Amino acid sequence: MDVYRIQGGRVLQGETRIYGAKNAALPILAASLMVRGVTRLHDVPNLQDVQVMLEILQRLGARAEWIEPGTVEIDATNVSSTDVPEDLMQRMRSSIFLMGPLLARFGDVRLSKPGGCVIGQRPIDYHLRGIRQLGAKVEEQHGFIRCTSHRLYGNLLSLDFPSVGATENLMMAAALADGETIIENAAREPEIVDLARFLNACGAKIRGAGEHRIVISGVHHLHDGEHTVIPDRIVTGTLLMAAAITGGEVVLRNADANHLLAVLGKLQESGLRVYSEHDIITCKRADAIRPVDMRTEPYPGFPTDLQAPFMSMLTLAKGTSILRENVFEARFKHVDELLRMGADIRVDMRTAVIRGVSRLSGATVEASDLRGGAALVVAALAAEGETEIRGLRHIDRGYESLHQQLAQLGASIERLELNC
Ligand SMILES: CC(=O)N[C@H]1[C@@H](OP(=O)(O)OP(=O)(O)OC[C@H]2O[C@@H](n3ccc(=O)[nH]c3=O)[C@H](O)[C@@H]2O)O[C@H](CO)[C@@H](O)[C@@H]1O
Ligand SMILES: C=C(OP(=O)(O)O)C(=O)O
Repeated sequence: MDVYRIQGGRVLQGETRIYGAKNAALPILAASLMVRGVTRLHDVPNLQDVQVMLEILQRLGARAEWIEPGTVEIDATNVSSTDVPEDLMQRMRSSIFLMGPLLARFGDVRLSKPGGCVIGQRPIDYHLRGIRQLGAKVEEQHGFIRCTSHRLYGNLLSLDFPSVGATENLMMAAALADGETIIENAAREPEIVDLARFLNACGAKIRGAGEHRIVISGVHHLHDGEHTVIPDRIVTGTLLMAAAITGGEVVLRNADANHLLAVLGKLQESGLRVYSEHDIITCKRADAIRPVDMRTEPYPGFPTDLQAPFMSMLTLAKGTSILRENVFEARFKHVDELLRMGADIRVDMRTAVIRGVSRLSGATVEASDLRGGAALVVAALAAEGETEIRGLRHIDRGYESLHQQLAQLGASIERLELNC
């Protein structure tokens, strides 16, 4: 079992580059299955979920490999299976992205319910309803889902909630359907825009990605394409919060401030000075952390994926903050661990009240989901003494060598293999 050992109290300082976004790379990797030919993707983060997605593509018969650090090439010409391996399906939520592409290209896909972070019920009803509305037959039995169709047909789809995953899955399926599809109440996240850009670069006809209404004119096939994945806004936010809690000053290169406006606004409200120019974000904390109220919302609101690290930062604010989690109903699992480190937090349903304390103290804690794990790292950087963080498999899903990136900024953090 691997653990992080962190000696808190080091001020983060220096410069680091932000790598490509996991949540953009994963649907794009799945979409590469729709291309009869070769896809080349740059700035692909080398993290666990990406490894699992590459393994899925390989097991389906595609050639999918790193050709240099950060660059992946996929040749999906000879895909021979539409049966997504169950063991890999369970390993991450993003395995659901295989549904739209395989169905659209081959008229057939068999998969099981996806795994991923346990942060709420996370049903896939919008995905299935939308796929049915595009003309597919969907059968659910013994935990497996089989979708089949001779052809998919464009339709008017309306989401009850702007689901990121459903918007992406349906956009991919509709890209090869006959006729026009309109997705109303679509999610507007930058990762959706990135996916649409990739698909359009391969010959798809998608307009309006990033807006509430996406219009997709189906095409017969997609051709070879090359694409660079957008920078990871959640990693960017995590590092800004890590810098803020330690009173540091960091420079983040290849970062997109436009994707983080709600987050940067809240960080400024908390007393962090943030500057951005071109693709560089610089931050500096000179004064005490001020309390801030915040609620998570679909983009362009404050992202739920940064709620946990933001909470860690606010545990040391001078006053009381109130956070409301509006996207997932069970995304406060990090709270118990922060309490072990001396935080003062009360949770009532979807609301957390954080009374700032004067210090956190190092403890042995366990990550139980990806961003909750990152939140423990953020807290540990400012805690007195040593913190040991277990459950690194969750953090590994979404951060590329987080310990190395933080060490580069001056943190005292090491990754150890414990024999137990
Ligand atoms: C790989 C990826 O991109 N993951 C992101 C994606 O997850 P994901 O795509 O799973 O999140 P969604 O936007 O779909 O989920 C939002 C809400 O809609 C609900 N819902 C969703 C689909 C559905 O069919 N039925 C339903 O009820 C969910 O339970 C949740 O309460 O967006 C989330 C919200 O920004 C982020 O936290 C995740 O990091
Ligand atoms: C919840 C997340 O990922 P996933 O949807 O893959 O579980 C996340 O990236 O914070």
